[in-house]
Amino acid sequence: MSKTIKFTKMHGAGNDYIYVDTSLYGIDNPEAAAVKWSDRHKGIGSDGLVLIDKSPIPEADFSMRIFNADGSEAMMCGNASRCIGKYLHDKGLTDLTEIRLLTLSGIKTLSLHLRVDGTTESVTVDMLAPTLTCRSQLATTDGTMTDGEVEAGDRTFRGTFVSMGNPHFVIFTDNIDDIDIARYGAILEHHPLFPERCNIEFAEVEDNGNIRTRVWERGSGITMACGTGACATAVAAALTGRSPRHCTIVMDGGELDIRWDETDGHVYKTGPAEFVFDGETEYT
Ligand SMILES: N[C@H](CCC[C@H](N)C(=O)O)C(=O)O
Repeated sequence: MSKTIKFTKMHGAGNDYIYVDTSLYGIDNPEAAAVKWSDRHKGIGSDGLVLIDKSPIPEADFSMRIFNADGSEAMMCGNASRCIGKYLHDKGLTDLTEIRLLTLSGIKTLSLHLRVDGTTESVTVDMLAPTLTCRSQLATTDGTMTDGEVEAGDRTFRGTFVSMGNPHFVIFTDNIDDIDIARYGAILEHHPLFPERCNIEFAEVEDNGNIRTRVWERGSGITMACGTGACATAVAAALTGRSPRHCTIVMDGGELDIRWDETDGHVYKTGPAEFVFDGETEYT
Protein backbone atom coordinates (compact mmCIF):
# COMPACT_ATOMS: atom_id res chain seq x y z
CA MET A 1 0.00 0.00 0.00
CA SER A 2 1.72 3.23 -1.09
CA LYS A 3 1.21 6.63 0.48
CA THR A 4 2.11 10.16 -0.62
CA ILE A 5 4.95 11.72 1.34
CA LYS A 6 5.64 15.46 1.32
CA PHE A 7 9.34 16.29 1.49
CA THR A 8 11.56 19.36 1.35
CA LYS A 9 14.85 19.57 -0.51
CA MET A 10 17.49 21.79 1.15
CA HIS A 11 21.24 22.21 1.06
CA GLY A 12 23.98 23.53 3.30
CA ALA A 13 26.94 24.74 1.19
CA GLY A 14 25.85 22.35 -1.56
CA ASN A 15 25.49 19.30 0.72
CA ASP A 16 21.92 18.46 -0.21
CA TYR A 17 19.41 16.31 1.60
CA ILE A 18 15.76 15.31 1.44
CA TYR A 19 13.94 16.33 4.63
CA VAL A 20 10.82 14.56 5.90
CA ASP A 21 8.82 15.48 9.01
CA THR A 22 8.17 12.07 10.56
CA SER A 23 5.67 13.56 13.00
CA LEU A 24 3.47 13.74 9.87
CA TYR A 25 4.74 10.85 7.73
CA GLY A 26 5.92 7.52 9.14
CA ILE A 27 8.98 6.11 7.32
CA ASP A 28 9.39 2.57 8.57
CA ASN A 29 12.33 1.69 6.29
CA PRO A 30 14.45 4.88 6.10
CA GLU A 31 17.48 2.97 4.87
CA ALA A 32 15.68 1.81 1.74
CA ALA A 33 14.02 5.21 1.28
CA ALA A 34 17.40 6.95 1.48
CA VAL A 35 18.84 4.70 -1.24
CA LYS A 36 15.82 5.06 -3.54
CA TRP A 37 15.28 8.79 -3.12
CA SER A 38 18.96 9.81 -3.16
CA ASP A 39 19.51 8.34 -6.64
CA ARG A 40 20.28 11.32 -8.87
CA HIS A 41 18.90 9.62 -11.98
CA LYS A 42 16.04 7.42 -10.83
CA GLY A 43 15.07 9.23 -7.64
CA ILE A 44 14.76 12.73 -6.22
CA GLY A 45 18.53 13.12 -6.01
CA SER A 46 20.43 13.97 -2.82
CA ASP A 47 23.36 13.14 -0.57
CA GLY A 48 20.90 11.37 1.72
CA LEU A 49 17.71 11.52 3.80
CA VAL A 50 17.07 13.49 7.01
CA LEU A 51 14.13 12.72 9.29
CA ILE A 52 12.87 15.47 11.58
CA ASP A 53 10.60 14.83 14.55
CA LYS A 54 9.57 16.34 17.84
CA SER A 55 11.97 15.48 20.64
CA PRO A 56 11.03 12.42 22.75
CA ILE A 57 12.77 14.02 25.75
CA PRO A 58 12.14 17.38 27.47
CA GLU A 59 15.82 18.38 27.27
CA ALA A 60 15.51 18.95 23.52
CA ASP A 61 12.96 20.61 21.24
CA PHE A 62 13.27 18.47 18.08
CA SER A 63 15.19 15.39 16.95
CA MET A 64 16.92 14.33 13.75
CA ARG A 65 18.15 11.16 12.09
CA ILE A 66 20.41 11.17 9.03
CA PHE A 67 20.83 8.43 6.43
CA ASN A 68 23.56 8.52 3.78
CA ALA A 69 22.84 7.83 0.11
CA ASP A 70 23.88 4.19 0.63
CA GLY A 71 21.25 3.85 3.38
CA SER A 72 23.71 3.78 6.29
CA GLU A 73 22.71 5.84 9.32
CA ALA A 74 25.16 8.39 10.73
CA MET A 75 25.35 9.92 14.20
CA MET A 76 25.07 13.50 13.03
CA CYS A 77 25.11 15.82 10.03
CA GLY A 78 26.49 19.33 10.44
CA ASN A 79 25.11 20.81 7.23
CA ALA A 80 21.71 19.21 7.80
CA SER A 81 21.50 20.57 11.35
CA ARG A 82 21.69 24.13 9.99
CA CYS A 83 19.02 23.36 7.38
CA ILE A 84 16.78 21.87 10.09
CA GLY A 85 16.99 25.15 12.00
CA LYS A 86 15.85 27.03 8.90
CA TYR A 87 13.19 24.43 8.10
CA LEU A 88 11.62 24.55 11.56
CA HIS A 89 11.64 28.34 11.81
CA ASP A 90 10.70 29.31 8.26
CA LYS A 91 7.91 26.71 8.07
CA GLY A 92 6.42 28.07 11.29
CA LEU A 93 7.01 24.88 13.29
CA THR A 94 8.70 26.91 16.02
CA ASP A 95 9.33 30.54 16.83
CA LEU A 96 12.45 29.61 18.80
CA THR A 97 15.69 31.03 17.42
CA GLU A 98 17.72 28.87 19.81
CA ILE A 99 16.69 25.29 19.06
CA ARG A 100 17.91 22.23 20.98
CA LEU A 101 18.27 19.40 18.47
CA LEU A 102 18.57 15.81 19.69
CA THR A 103 20.93 13.72 17.55
CA LEU A 104 22.61 10.34 17.98
CA SER A 105 25.71 12.26 19.07
CA GLY A 106 24.03 14.44 21.69
CA ILE A 107 21.91 17.58 21.88
CA LYS A 108 23.19 20.33 19.57
CA THR A 109 22.05 23.93 19.98
CA LEU A 110 21.13 25.76 16.80
CA SER A 111 21.30 29.57 16.89
CA LEU A 112 19.43 31.09 13.96
CA HIS A 113 20.55 34.39 12.37
CA LEU A 114 17.50 35.97 10.78
CA ARG A 115 17.14 38.41 7.87
CA VAL A 116 15.06 41.60 8.22
CA ASP A 117 12.06 39.72 6.77
CA GLY A 118 12.42 37.12 9.52
CA THR A 119 13.67 34.26 7.37
CA THR A 120 16.78 32.37 8.37
CA GLU A 121 19.95 33.57 6.68
CA SER A 122 22.52 31.43 8.46
CA VAL A 123 22.79 29.19 11.49
CA THR A 124 25.45 28.68 14.15
CA VAL A 125 25.54 25.19 15.65
CA ASP A 126 27.20 24.20 18.91
CA MET A 127 28.61 20.90 17.66
CA LEU A 128 29.85 19.95 21.16
CA ALA A 129 33.43 18.85 21.78
CA PRO A 130 35.45 16.69 19.35
CA THR A 131 36.55 13.24 20.38
CA LEU A 132 40.23 12.53 19.65
CA THR A 133 40.34 9.04 21.15
CA CYS A 134 37.83 6.47 19.94
CA ARG A 135 38.81 2.81 19.77
CA SER A 136 35.48 1.80 18.20
CA GLN A 137 36.08 4.14 15.26
CA LEU A 138 39.90 3.92 14.96
CA ALA A 139 41.75 0.60 15.18
CA THR A 140 45.02 1.83 16.67
CA THR A 141 46.30 0.62 20.05
CA ASP A 142 45.35 3.85 21.81
CA GLY A 143 42.47 4.84 19.54
CA THR A 144 44.16 8.04 18.43
CA MET A 145 46.13 9.19 15.37
CA THR A 146 47.75 12.57 14.81
CA ASP A 147 49.60 12.98 11.52
CA GLY A 148 49.87 9.19 11.32
CA GLU A 149 50.76 7.27 8.14
CA VAL A 150 48.18 5.19 6.27
CA GLU A 151 48.70 3.17 3.08
CA ALA A 152 45.99 3.60 0.43
CA GLY A 153 46.67 1.67 -2.77
CA ASP A 154 49.88 2.98 -4.30
CA ARG A 155 50.10 6.03 -2.02
CA THR A 156 50.87 6.76 1.61
CA PHE A 157 48.95 9.53 3.35
CA ARG A 158 49.48 11.29 6.66
CA GLY A 159 46.28 12.05 8.55
CA THR A 160 44.66 12.97 11.85
CA PHE A 161 41.60 11.26 13.34
CA VAL A 162 38.84 13.44 14.78
CA SER A 163 35.34 12.26 15.71
CA MET A 164 32.46 14.71 15.80
CA GLY A 165 30.17 11.82 16.68
CA ASN A 166 30.85 10.56 13.18
CA PRO A 167 34.44 9.63 12.34
CA HIS A 168 36.76 11.78 10.20
CA PHE A 169 40.29 11.33 8.90
CA VAL A 170 41.88 14.63 7.88
CA ILE A 171 44.77 14.59 5.41
CA PHE A 172 46.71 17.82 4.87
CA THR A 173 48.41 18.29 1.51
CA ASP A 174 50.32 21.03 -0.32
CA ASN A 175 48.36 20.43 -3.51
CA ILE A 176 44.80 19.24 -3.05
CA ASP A 177 44.23 19.16 -6.82
CA ASP A 178 46.95 16.54 -7.15
CA ILE A 179 44.86 13.95 -5.30
CA ASP A 180 42.35 11.67 -7.02
CA ILE A 181 39.72 11.91 -4.26
CA ALA A 182 37.34 9.45 -5.89
CA ARG A 183 40.07 6.79 -5.91
CA TYR A 184 41.78 7.37 -2.59
CA GLY A 185 38.69 8.52 -0.69
CA ALA A 186 36.95 5.26 -1.53
CA ILE A 187 39.98 3.18 -0.46
CA LEU A 188 40.38 5.06 2.80
CA GLU A 189 36.66 5.00 3.66
CA HIS A 190 36.88 1.21 3.79
CA HIS A 191 40.39 0.97 5.27
CA PRO A 192 40.73 -1.63 8.08
CA LEU A 193 41.93 1.22 10.32
CA PHE A 194 38.29 2.38 10.46
CA PRO A 195 36.00 -0.38 11.85
CA GLU A 196 32.90 1.80 11.21
CA ARG A 197 34.27 3.15 7.90
CA CYS A 198 35.22 6.85 7.85
CA ASN A 199 34.68 10.26 6.27
CA ILE A 200 37.89 11.44 4.57
CA GLU A 201 38.92 15.09 4.27
CA PHE A 202 41.74 16.37 2.04
CA ALA A 203 42.81 19.84 3.18
CA GLU A 204 45.23 22.50 1.97
CA VAL A 205 46.01 25.55 4.14
CA GLU A 206 45.96 28.62 1.87
CA ASP A 207 48.16 31.71 2.18
CA ASN A 208 45.30 33.71 3.70
CA GLY A 209 44.83 31.14 6.45
CA ASN A 210 41.65 29.65 4.99
CA ILE A 211 41.66 25.89 4.64
CA ARG A 212 40.49 24.56 1.30
CA THR A 213 38.94 21.18 1.98
CA ARG A 214 37.44 18.50 -0.25
CA VAL A 215 35.61 15.54 1.21
CA TRP A 216 34.82 11.93 0.48
CA GLU A 217 31.88 11.14 2.76
CA ARG A 218 31.24 7.74 4.28
CA GLY A 219 28.14 6.41 2.59
CA SER A 220 27.76 9.23 0.05
CA GLY A 221 31.08 9.67 -1.77
CA ILE A 222 32.31 13.09 -2.88
CA THR A 223 29.98 15.82 -1.58
CA MET A 224 30.12 19.58 -2.07
CA ALA A 225 30.60 20.11 1.65
CA CYS A 226 30.58 18.27 4.97
CA GLY A 227 29.74 20.17 8.15
CA THR A 228 31.19 17.72 10.65
CA GLY A 229 34.11 17.32 8.23
CA ALA A 230 34.75 21.05 8.33
CA CYS A 231 34.75 20.89 12.14
CA ALA A 232 37.12 17.91 12.11
CA THR A 233 39.43 19.69 9.66
CA ALA A 234 39.58 22.83 11.81
CA VAL A 235 40.28 20.76 14.94
CA ALA A 236 43.00 18.74 13.19
CA ALA A 237 44.58 21.92 11.82
CA ALA A 238 44.68 23.55 15.27
CA LEU A 239 45.86 20.32 16.90
CA THR A 240 48.81 20.06 14.49
CA GLY A 241 49.75 23.74 14.58
CA ARG A 242 48.62 24.43 11.00
CA SER A 243 45.93 26.97 11.92
CA PRO A 244 44.51 28.98 14.82
CA ARG A 245 41.33 27.63 16.49
CA HIS A 246 39.07 29.95 14.46
CA CYS A 247 39.22 29.57 10.71
CA THR A 248 37.28 29.43 7.45
CA ILE A 249 36.89 26.08 5.74
CA VAL A 250 36.46 26.56 1.99
CA MET A 251 34.62 23.60 0.46
CA ASP A 252 33.48 23.04 -3.12
CA GLY A 253 29.95 24.20 -2.28
CA GLY A 254 30.70 27.11 0.03
CA GLU A 255 32.47 28.40 3.13
CA LEU A 256 31.95 27.41 6.75
CA ASP A 257 33.19 29.41 9.74
CA ILE A 258 34.55 27.11 12.44
CA ARG A 259 35.65 28.04 15.95
CA TRP A 260 37.05 25.50 18.42
CA ASP A 261 36.39 27.34 21.66
CA GLU A 262 39.24 27.31 24.18
CA THR A 263 36.92 27.78 27.17
CA ASP A 264 34.30 25.05 26.74
CA GLY A 265 36.16 22.93 24.15
CA HIS A 266 33.09 22.97 21.92
CA VAL A 267 33.24 23.45 18.15
CA TYR A 268 30.95 26.19 16.76
CA LYS A 269 30.06 26.01 13.09
CA THR A 270 28.38 28.87 11.22
CA GLY A 271 27.15 28.63 7.67
CA PRO A 272 24.32 28.92 5.18
CA ALA A 273 21.12 26.91 4.92
CA GLU A 274 19.14 27.04 1.69
CA PHE A 275 15.64 25.96 0.73
CA VAL A 276 15.45 24.40 -2.75
CA PHE A 277 11.93 23.04 -3.23
CA ASP A 278 9.00 21.23 -1.64
CA GLY A 279 7.81 18.06 -3.33
CA GLU A 280 5.77 14.89 -3.05
CA THR A 281 6.69 11.29 -3.69
CA GLU A 282 5.08 7.88 -3.31
CA TYR A 283 6.33 5.71 -0.45
CA THR A 284 5.60 2.01 -0.18
N1 LIG B 1 28.55 10.86 5.75
C1 LIG B 1 28.51 11.18 7.19
C2 LIG B 1 27.13 11.75 7.58
C3 LIG B 1 26.84 13.10 6.90
C4 LIG B 1 27.71 14.19 7.48
C5 LIG B 1 27.89 15.43 6.64
N2 LIG B 1 27.09 15.56 5.45
C6 LIG B 1 27.86 16.69 7.48
O1 LIG B 1 27.44 17.75 6.98
O2 LIG B 1 28.31 16.61 8.65
C7 LIG B 1 28.79 9.90 8.00
O3 LIG B 1 28.43 8.81 7.56
O4 LIG B 1 29.33 10.05 9.09
